[in-house]
Amino acid sequence: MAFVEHSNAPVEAPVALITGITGQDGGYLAELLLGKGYIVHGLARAPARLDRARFSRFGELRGRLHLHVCDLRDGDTLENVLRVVRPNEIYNLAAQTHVQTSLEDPAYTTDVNAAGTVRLLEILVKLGHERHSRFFQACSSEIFGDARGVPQNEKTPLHPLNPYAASKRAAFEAAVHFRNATGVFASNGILFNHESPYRSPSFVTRKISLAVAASQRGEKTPLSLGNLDARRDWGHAGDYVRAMWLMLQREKPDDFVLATGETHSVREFVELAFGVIGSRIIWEGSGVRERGVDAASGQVLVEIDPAFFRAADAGMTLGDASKARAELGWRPEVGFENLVREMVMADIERMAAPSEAEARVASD
Ligand SMILES: Nc1nc2c(ncn2[C@@H]2O[C@H](COP(=O)(O)OP(=O)(O)O[C@H]3O[C@H](CO)[C@@H](O)[C@H](O)[C@@H]3O)[C@@H](O)[C@H]2O)c(=O)[nH]1
Repeated sequence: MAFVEHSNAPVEAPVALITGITGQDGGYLAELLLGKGYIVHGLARAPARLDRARFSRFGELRGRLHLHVCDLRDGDTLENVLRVVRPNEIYNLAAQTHVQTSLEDPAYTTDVNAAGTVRLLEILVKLGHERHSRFFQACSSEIFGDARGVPQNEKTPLHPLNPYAASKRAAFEAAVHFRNATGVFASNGILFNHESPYRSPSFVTRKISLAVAASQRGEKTPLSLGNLDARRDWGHAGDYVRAMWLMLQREKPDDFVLATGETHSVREFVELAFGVIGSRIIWEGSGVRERGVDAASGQVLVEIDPAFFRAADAGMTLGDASKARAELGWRPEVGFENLVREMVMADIERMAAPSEAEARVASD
């Protein structure tokens, strides 16, 4: 692949295909690749949702960003797109990403996440692109199950606890199989939770940042949450897409854990997030009667709703990304406190300028 990062006249712009381009990671990755001079093709189920304003710093884009309507369950369309686009790099980010939804609809989750990955890899081989296209598969720390205090790395046994995790395990193993059996350059990123102001509100971090911003504007309805003591290794999505790109620039394909190496509870996230607007939380009661109360006013800011507890959930995740640090030279740049602050401040800004807010909200 001819690629010169700072050249005025790249010989030939590299071409990337991102599945799930309208999601949080798809947006960050498209931004990164466009900034590096790539031509970017994106697959989306509903391309109108792509936030083009986000790419405004690339001027007119001059034909460098292309969208295709395509579901990972639609093999014919996938094949047509791959045949025409002939990407140098494929980033498979499209997925049914919600653990709770996977418990309600395991077949759909498996079809998109597991069979969708196999479909893409099979087409790649069928088209004879295995020497031309490098393949990144977005896997998840969910494949490990509960960390139980022990950092999880590439050698950790897989122990998926829910259909989402099982589907990501299957996708992981499909990438390894195609790499070994067909010689495709296929690499798995085992991604721990990664958040940003573009996170969908159905995930706990964005749910919290939105509630804090609403509270700052006078909203009195308490934020309802499930397990406050669940712990996650939370990083910033911008850092994680950088690692995805680095993985495809290596000489050989391989699998990497991407994580911060820190774990924090939902409770800590809540406390820090309300702290951004100057509220200090005092916890009262226990179990489903526990409440988070504003220390100054006595107003109830957080309550527990058993509906948000999950039947099968990893109580804790904690990643060990030392291999990525050693071999990719990657380390996350945004720490936990700055992540929380950025998310809360972004939602405060959006609520102050709602029209812009609508344009900038992405979902995955
Ligand atoms: N969503 C949600 N989660 C809650 C809530 N209250 C507590 N939680 C807890 O907060 C934790 C994080 O939940 P999510 O933000 O929904 O993320 P996740 O299940 O950890 O999954 C995310 O990270 C994985 C690893 O990177 C991803 O693979 C997955 O797609 C998703 O992005 C879980 O333990 C969940 O039980 C709530 O009201 N809503």
